[in-house]
Amino acid sequence: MNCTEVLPLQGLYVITPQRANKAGAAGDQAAWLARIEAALAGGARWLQYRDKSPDPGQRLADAGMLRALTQRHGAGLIINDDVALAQAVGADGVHLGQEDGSVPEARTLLGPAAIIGVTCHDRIDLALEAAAAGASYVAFGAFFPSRSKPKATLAPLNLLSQARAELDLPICAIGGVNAGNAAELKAAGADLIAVIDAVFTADDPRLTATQLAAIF
Ligand SMILES: Cc1ncc(COP(=O)(O)OP(=O)(O)O)c(N)n1
Ligand SMILES: Cc1nc(C(=O)O)sc1CCOP(=O)(O)O
Ligand SMILES: [Mg+2]
Repeated sequence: MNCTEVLPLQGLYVITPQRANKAGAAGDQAAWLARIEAALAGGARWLQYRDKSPDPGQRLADAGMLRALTQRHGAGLIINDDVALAQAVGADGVHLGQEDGSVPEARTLLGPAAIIGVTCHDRIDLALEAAAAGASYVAFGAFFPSRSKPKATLAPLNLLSQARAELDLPICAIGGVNAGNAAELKAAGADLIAVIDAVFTADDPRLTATQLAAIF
């Protein structure tokens, strides 16, 4: 199943947390998958597979499992950084940072219906450029200090309203997003909130995902 035709770019977008054991021991992988499944069961509409490990076999296996999991939950799957992996597992799309390759090249490989997201940090000019290149959504952040990416550039909240006024694309807010601050991001213009820590370090990822999803 490919979700891009039917699933709006809106709501809770969870990004996979790092696994406890990068070697991918079976127990760690099962626990990791269980937490991701809980987030999907709680109402996350989009999942991004983000893994910086250099092991292509592990990445292919992970992404394949997440493809099956997202299909079971009616959620979309986006692959971070890696267009070839997105193609290999039939993901719904890819997320590209400013150094991760070009939108037109990704579009050529993945096709017209693919979701291509682009990181724009705190810069509206990058978002306008991404839109002109054919991006499907733009991501701004970090709106709050992030434990997952402590060195991320901080972005002001009013960037979201500016982007809403200047762009005709779904807008994703990322960085330190939690159940206490997500409503202000939505009110400022975010369509999607991308979250790692608040969901995956929660005692109950499903409950936290439910709370975040309810804001949208
Ligand atoms: C939804 C979303 N927004 C921003 C990012 C960050 O992408 P990038 O700048 O390429 O950094 P890495 O995630 O690759 O470390 C993202 N992944 N997802
Ligand atoms: C992957 C990523 N990119 C960011 C950016 O600002 O571009 S912030 C970030 C980490 C988001 O995780 P958390 O919800 O734990 O803060
Ligand atoms: Mg990247």
